[in-house]
Amino acid sequence: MIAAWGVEDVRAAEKAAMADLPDGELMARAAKGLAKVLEARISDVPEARVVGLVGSGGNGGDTLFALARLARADERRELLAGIAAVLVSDRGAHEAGLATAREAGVDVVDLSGGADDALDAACDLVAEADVLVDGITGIGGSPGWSDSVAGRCRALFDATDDEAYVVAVDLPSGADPAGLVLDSEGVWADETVTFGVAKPVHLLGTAPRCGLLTLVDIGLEMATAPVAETLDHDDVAALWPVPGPDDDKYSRGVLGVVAGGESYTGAPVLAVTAAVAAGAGMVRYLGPPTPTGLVRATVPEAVHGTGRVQAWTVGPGLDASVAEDDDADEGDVRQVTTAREALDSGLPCVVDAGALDLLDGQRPRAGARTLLTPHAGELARLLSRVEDAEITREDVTADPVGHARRAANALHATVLLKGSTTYVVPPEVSGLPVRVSSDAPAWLATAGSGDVLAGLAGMLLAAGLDPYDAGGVAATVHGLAGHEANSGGPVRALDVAHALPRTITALLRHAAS
Ligand SMILES: NC(=O)C1=CN([C@@H]2O[C@H](COP(=O)(O)OP(=O)(O)OC[C@H]3O[C@@H](n4cnc5c(N)ncnc54)[C@H](O)[C@@H]3O)[C@@H](O)[C@H]2O)[C@@H](O)CC1
Ligand SMILES: Nc1ncnc2c1ncn2[C@@H]1O[C@H](COP(=O)(O)OP(=O)(O)O)[C@@H](O)[C@H]1O
Ligand SMILES: [K+]
Repeated sequence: MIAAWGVEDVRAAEKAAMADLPDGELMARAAKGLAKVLEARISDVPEARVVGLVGSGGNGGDTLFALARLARADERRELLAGIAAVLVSDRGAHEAGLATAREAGVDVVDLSGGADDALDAACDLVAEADVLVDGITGIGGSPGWSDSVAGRCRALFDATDDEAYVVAVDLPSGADPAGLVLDSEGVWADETVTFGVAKPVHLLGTAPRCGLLTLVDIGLEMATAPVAETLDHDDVAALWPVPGPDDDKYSRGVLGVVAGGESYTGAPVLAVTAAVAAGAGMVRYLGPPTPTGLVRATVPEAVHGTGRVQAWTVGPGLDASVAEDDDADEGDVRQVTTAREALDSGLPCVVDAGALDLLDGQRPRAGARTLLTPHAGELARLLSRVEDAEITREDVTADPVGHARRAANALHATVLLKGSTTYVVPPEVSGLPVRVSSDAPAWLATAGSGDVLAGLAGMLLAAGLDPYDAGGVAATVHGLAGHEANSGGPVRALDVAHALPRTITALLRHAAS
């Protein structure tokens, strides 16, 4: 599990640690860890050139102390061709860090005051750099470049060689430390070396700009709960419902699927296939004749018609608008009624696609376990209805966690918001961290892959997981199955469903070894 704490909590933990440590010890630990990573990254680069971009705060301090360590370590070996620091801020740089770097022989170019020749010299340096260390802002930074440094920073990053390895100190400068503002100008790093614990910027929608995440232990003890977390393979394996000798198909969980209609016939096949492939005790399909015929033909393990179920997946390929259409097919209209009955039941429910259009608020039975699985457009539509306001898809993508949280609070449900980063957001009152998966291949952006996810998540609810765990596990396993189906190339949704058994077996074997 990688967990991330908010900036205020990190600062409080740093303060508590500093109270028991000599002055400067925490920054010394950070700089030592950073220097070790830098040494490892340049170990096979002959005559490497390392350039640090240094802001006015603690982030620049870390960078200066780390460059000083590198310079001192190289005094005898003389393997490096140059170590330089570019001070980008008009407010100077961390005093002790700068003095230490100068003493150790680090070349310093100071851009404060804005002289053009200094900027030209700095651009020449970064153009030659094999490793660029981004120490402009850390957790004290606001998203984007502040006006006073924007021109310099743009010029420096424009001059950077594409081949240079960019190491961000604590976080990529310009990225929102809270991970909420996604489109701010700033650094995209190959690697981010962070200190103590991860911060939201490393896990939320800003994660792609952090590159590889490396954590340096500086001895922080966190007294609060994390705000975000990413499940690793062992976490998923530990949560996966593995049957025991006393289990039968009913105790493993019967999933009811209300999906599709006379026009949308593929979604039920995909959702039912996924639930069966993921190991449901039994899957019961409810639907009109054409999709029923297709499910019978393609998934012989499924049963049909009403009967016992322990959880529902409702909505893939469901067209809720037929209820208002006098010319609609009778079977399709009945399917909407069946979907409403599932939503009105007190049973755990994955509410996907068309079934989201049937919700205006909380499900009628208080306490019914509910996992909503919208993409950004569906969440915008749902929230617009629930809040009686105009909320667009763009609003949701600009602040995915905030919007998912509002829906979770209003509907007393966990919201799994789909996209290149998938967020599982429980209602605020739970106090649980947002779960984030961002490792899925972009090839999963293909019609029907959401239907597979809905079947998979429903199977987990039927097996007894709560919506929060079912959502987190389903999102991670879905992404892994996307890789497993065809690593590095196109995948069709049905192949993702068929890859589930192999994916789950690999997870369980890895955890057992
Ligand atoms: N406090 C501590 O005990 C420790 C702090 N550490 C380092 O210190 C960092 C935090 O230091 P600070 O609180 O000084 O803050 P930062 O170093 O993150 O940055 C603050 C400075 O950047 C400038 N700034 C803010 N937003 C900007 C923007 N958008 N564009 C350009 N400049 C901007 C501000 O003028 C301010 O002076 C951490 O991220 C970490 O790297 C580590 O050494 C670990 C220990
Ligand atoms: N760029 C992307 N990278 C990784 N996964 C993605 C990306 N875009 C979408 N996905 C995933 O693909 C699935 C698409 O689901 P959805 O939009 O409901 O499609 P459909 O309704 O056609 O099945 C979701 O699980 C989503 O998280
Ligand atoms: K940084």
